[in-house]
Amino acid sequence: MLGSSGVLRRQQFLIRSLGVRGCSDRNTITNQKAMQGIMKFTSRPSLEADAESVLRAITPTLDPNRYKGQAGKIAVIGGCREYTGAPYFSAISALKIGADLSHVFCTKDAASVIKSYSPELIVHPILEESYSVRDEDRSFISEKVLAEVDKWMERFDCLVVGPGLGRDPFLLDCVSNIMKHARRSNVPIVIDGDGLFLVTNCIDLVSGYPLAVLTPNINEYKRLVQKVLSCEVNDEDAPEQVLSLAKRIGGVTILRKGRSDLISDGETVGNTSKHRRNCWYGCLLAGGDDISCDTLDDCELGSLPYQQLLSIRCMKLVNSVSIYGSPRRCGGQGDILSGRQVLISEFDVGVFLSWARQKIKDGDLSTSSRNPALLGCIAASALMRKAASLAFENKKRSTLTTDIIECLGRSLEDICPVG
Ligand SMILES: NC(=O)C1=CN([C@@H]2O[C@H](COP(=O)(O)OP(=O)(O)OC[C@H]3O[C@@H](n4cnc5c(N)ncnc54)[C@H](OP(=O)(O)O)[C@@H]3O)[C@@H](O)[C@H]2O)[C@@H](O)CC1
Ligand SMILES: Nc1ncnc2c1ncn2[C@@H]1O[C@H](COP(=O)(O)OP(=O)(O)OP(=O)(O)O)[C@@H](O)[C@H]1O
Ligand SMILES: [Mg+2]
Repeated sequence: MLGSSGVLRRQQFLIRSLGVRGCSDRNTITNQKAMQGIMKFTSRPSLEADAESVLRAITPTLDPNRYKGQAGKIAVIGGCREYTGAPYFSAISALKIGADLSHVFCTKDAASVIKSYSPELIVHPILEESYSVRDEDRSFISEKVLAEVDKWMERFDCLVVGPGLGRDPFLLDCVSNIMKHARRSNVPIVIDGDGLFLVTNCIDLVSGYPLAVLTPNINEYKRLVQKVLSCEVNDEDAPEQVLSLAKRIGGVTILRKGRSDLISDGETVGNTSKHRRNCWYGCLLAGGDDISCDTLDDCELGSLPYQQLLSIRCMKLVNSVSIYGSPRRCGGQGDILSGRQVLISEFDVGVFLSWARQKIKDGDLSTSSRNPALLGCIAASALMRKAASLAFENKKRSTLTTDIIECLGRSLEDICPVG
């Protein structure tokens, strides 16, 4: 907890800073707001993202002039002998929230099973595991796998790598090559499940790539922290640790799944633009209300003592999503997410990320963050949790991932109605 005398000293310092400059009525009002804002902020720093607004901002309208593909073409790289559910959850969730086309690249064994779950998915049986490849054929097969994915690569708005991928070394080697190609083509990549196993052991695959999103669960997060930060998971300073991890990997976005989902792209006050810093402090000082940048410039808020604010452990640039979800922890919920980003479990993140990217390109997005990966994570997390809560309301202890998937459409409709 914050030492109250230190906090008070800082509050007084900030108010004095404003008071010296404040002479117009407008500034007096701003100062009162500032006081309220600081009180609110220092007593209960809130990281909670306004996730529903983000969802509304990035979800495209259903426009009759659009053609197939414009609402998103997603590919899931995953599915092997053991796991056929995870890639299916991820890929079908993308379609259920509004993507137009959903592909799955998996092993031959998994392909017919995944196709039998749904005729909506386009399934490519191209991956191979070591047991089915002779040593002398490895380099030829590896090139063939890459060529098969590569001919589609430019068409995809996002790749979701890892749901049900397994850990076969030859297969993971082929997937590394696919990721390198995706990166060269600037295709966003959401990494989940065994994709995180791969990346944790080869962090260069994503480091410095701002279009990479990692969606670790509790085990995956632990392995990442140990490998990248060389320490143990620290739950007391969880936001700071997520931020450090994202920063250390070089600006990737991390969605740490858990009781509250924590999301960061590693951005701190120090490396944001002056414009964004001003917006951020404006919101802070106004207790969460929005203040236009013109007003901020008038008040010279740009010269406020940032370090003072940082020293009260302001972690506003880490977002949390704590919307009530479900107490059921059945397997597969993470896969939904990754698809939506990829279902913040895996699929939903992918779709929302590509929608946010399109809106930013069109100059049609009015959120404080311009990072599509971050926005995609917030949206996917919120939708996943809302759908899980709805499914649990109906099915209670027997809630399964397929029930949650059935609630995705209604949950999105509640927040973002079609017409
Ligand atoms: N219906 C489906 O098809 C579903 C499929 N799913 C898919 O399953 C895959 C793993 O995802 P998960 O969430 O179980 O991984 P996670 O929490 O790290 O591990 C839990 C424990 O298991 C162990 N372990 C795992 N793999 C291992 C291996 N190859 N060999 C040995 N140990 C292994 C692991 O041990 P550790 O690695 O910590 O030593 C830990 O103790 C992933 O592809 C996911 O998408 C899920 O999405 C659920 C629905
Ligand atoms: N304790 C919790 N309370 C509420 N929601 C949670 C909790 N833990 C995780 N979730 C939510 O459940 C979803 C899946 O997270 P989880 O940690 O189960 O992923 P996962 O282990 O990767 O799942 P999967 O079985 O698909 O691999 C996320 O959207 C997350 O927000
Ligand atoms: Mg998972």
